[in-house]
Amino acid sequence: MSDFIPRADEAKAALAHLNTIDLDDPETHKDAISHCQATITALQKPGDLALESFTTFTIFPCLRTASDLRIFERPRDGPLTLQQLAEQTGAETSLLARLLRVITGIGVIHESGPETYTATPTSHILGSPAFAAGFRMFGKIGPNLQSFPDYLQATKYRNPSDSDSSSGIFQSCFHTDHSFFSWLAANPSIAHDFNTFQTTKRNRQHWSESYPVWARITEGVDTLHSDRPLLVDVGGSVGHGLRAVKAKFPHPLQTGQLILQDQQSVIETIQADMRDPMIEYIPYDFFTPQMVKGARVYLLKHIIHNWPDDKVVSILRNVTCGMRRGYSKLWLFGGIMPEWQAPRILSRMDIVMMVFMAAMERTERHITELLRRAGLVVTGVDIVMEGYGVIEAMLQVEA
Ligand SMILES: C[S@@+](CC[C@H](N)C(=O)[O-])C[C@H]1O[C@@H](n2cnc3c(N)ncnc32)[C@H](O)[C@@H]1O
Repeated sequence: MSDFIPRADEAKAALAHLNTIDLDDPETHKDAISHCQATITALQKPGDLALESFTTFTIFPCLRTASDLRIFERPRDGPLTLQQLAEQTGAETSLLARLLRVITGIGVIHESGPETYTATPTSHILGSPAFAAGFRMFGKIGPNLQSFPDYLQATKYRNPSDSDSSSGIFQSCFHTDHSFFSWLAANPSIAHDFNTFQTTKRNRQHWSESYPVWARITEGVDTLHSDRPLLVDVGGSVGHGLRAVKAKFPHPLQTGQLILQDQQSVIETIQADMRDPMIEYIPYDFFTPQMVKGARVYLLKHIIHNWPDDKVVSILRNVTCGMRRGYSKLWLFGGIMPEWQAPRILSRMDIVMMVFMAAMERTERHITELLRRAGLVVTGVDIVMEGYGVIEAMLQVEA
């Protein structure tokens, strides 16, 4: 006889609470999910949950194989049978069935009948070229990434904070003397996939859809100087993000008002047909003082989570070299780790940052402290999607 005793009271309480939540309200969406998850956890047999957690390592390789076979794209025009998928991919039916059991089990593709598969909104996203690049990239580097427990054991479980030395976490896991970004530059096909993966938009929405870009630029200033840069996207990759932000400006700008900066090796990959004539593309190392002076906004999107604290302070201090006191703003877009109940995506990305760059996702309190060390003060915080937002800062007023 099973010794399983469901935590029925907990499940009932979570369900009762769920009934009080307006499922159409985006504000309470997170609450609804957490109560659904609490219900499942309370009802699931503890041993089953233990084994299920343990076997999560099988999920990514199945997804990656499905991506290689372009399975996410195929049921776009209607359900496909196992036989049809086998004919389209050239894979053996018995193998496909095994992979698809794992994939339908996490809800990415819907099993609409025996051996029949229907697309879902998530499979459409995973079938995009940007995610295909992400699967290729993480497929190549995943095994190294997974070797971090050995490093943590060897370093007596210290929080990694060294992104450069030959004994750092990345260097140990990847058997290299390079730091992550120089390793990437030395591996152009992985770098290409990395840059392509950066163009993914969470839920197909660019962050600037939920952030009042123009209002935040214009508020608190009488005149915007048209002879000064308006926005500098520091570490802006191939410029996909800046082009999306540009669409938020109500009137055409002058050449030189929008600037994209990234490493020389990244700027060089931007082909002529990918360049926007209104954007200036400048190779720049953010460990050197900012050379574009007096812009209204310096945007650092998904940058600081790539670096340990001291490096972040150095990047921020370099931005301040360009900032004009009382006029320039710094926008840090990225994860803002809540003090409790962290979203799963953010806590998992935090581990990726730890291995790649001895870096981390940080709380607002932690980021505020790093800004303070660089002579900046927080002037606004906007959460634009669960776990992610913009922290705005300006130069501290001189005493
Ligand atoms: C995680 S990506 C973020 C890209 C982009 N901001 C976005 O959100 O899609 C980090 C970026 O920092 C750039 N980067 C790394 N080291 C840099 C450096 N020393 N100077 C300038 N850019 C750098 C990388 O090339 C990459 O484009």
